[in-house]
Amino acid sequence: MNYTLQDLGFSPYFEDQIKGSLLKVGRVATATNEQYKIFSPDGVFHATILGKIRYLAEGVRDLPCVGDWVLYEQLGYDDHAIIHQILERKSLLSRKVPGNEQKEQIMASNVDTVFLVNALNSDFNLRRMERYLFLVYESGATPVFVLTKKDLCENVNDKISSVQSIAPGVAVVAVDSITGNGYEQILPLLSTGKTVSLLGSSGVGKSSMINRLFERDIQRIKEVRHQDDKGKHTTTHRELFVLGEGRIIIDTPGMRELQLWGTGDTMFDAFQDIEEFANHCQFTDCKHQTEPKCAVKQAIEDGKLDEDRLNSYRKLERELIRLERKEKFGTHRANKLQYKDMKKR
Ligand SMILES: Nc1nc2c(ncn2[C@@H]2O[C@H](COP(=O)(O)OP(=O)(O)OP(=O)(O)O)[C@@H](O)[C@H]2O)c(=O)[nH]1
Ligand SMILES: [Zn+2]
Repeated sequence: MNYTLQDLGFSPYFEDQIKGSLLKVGRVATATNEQYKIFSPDGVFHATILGKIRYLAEGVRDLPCVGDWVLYEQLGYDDHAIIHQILERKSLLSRKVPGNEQKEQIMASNVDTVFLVNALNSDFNLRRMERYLFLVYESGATPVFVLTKKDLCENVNDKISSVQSIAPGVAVVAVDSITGNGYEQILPLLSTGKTVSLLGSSGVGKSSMINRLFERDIQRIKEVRHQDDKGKHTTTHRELFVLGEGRIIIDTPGMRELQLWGTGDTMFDAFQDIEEFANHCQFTDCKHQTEPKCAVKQAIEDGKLDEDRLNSYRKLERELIRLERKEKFGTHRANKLQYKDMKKR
């Protein structure tokens, strides 16, 4: 199967980086144990990386991941290739590996829009949504909340408002994947040349959404899904799908828990309301605990801010501080600043 670079989501941002190179350019569709599948206008290649890249890699960020644009060399005439360079990323979605280890796990790169999928049933949880939202802000991608199972909820508008209150300026869409109700609001978000990724806990309805959105192309997606012991189809690894007309989707396995990774540079985006109240505290380093004239505590008293939200903010801050102790602060921060600059462009 041959795709054009446009089918794969190529853009001037990447084009500028390959000027003068004699190597070929392609996009990483899967990445497992340092074996990569690359899509390019010349076909599908199975690749490994140049020893130098692996040798110089200081962490997972320095290795290719799903969504990356890479420069590669075809080996002989078959479908084997070797990756020489990872092009600078436009965005990078990552989290902490589950468990106690302070290690980063990359989910996908060069994602334009992340659908944060949450179900409108008893599983509805604003605190979890805050965490997902923070992760998207840190990545440099644009978040969109998709609330699924609309048909199972009696107060959809209240739920939408509550999500809007924790995510000012973020699009919130409610859908019913059984009938397709609400999808007219999602389709315009899937524009040409845009890479979309779906994030959400297992069972929230990501597969059903993909089925709805890409009915024609779904067979290919189903093939990489495996049945778990309950006979249910589940996604087992990350994969990039090219759905034609420049639509690309990166499917990720459902997550049991979301542990954060990041520098906190985007805390302002994710908790704009708290940060704005905090600007009015008497002390610039106010911890909003026992300090006098604390505007944040005042906002809680006045009912303008939810105390749970402040607790969530604190918890997140603590997690990030814990990470930073282990992290090589300099390089990580420098990378993040680079993504931040990207966002402004
Ligand atoms: N009533 C209703 N049920 C839904 C809706 N969307 C999904 N479901 C059901 O919810 C269950 C889980 O949906 P999936 O699409 O498999 O969830 P998933 O997020 O892909 O789960 P993983 O593959 O484990 O990550 C299925 O039984 C779906 O039929 C919806 O909008 N309304
Ligand atoms: Zn304060």
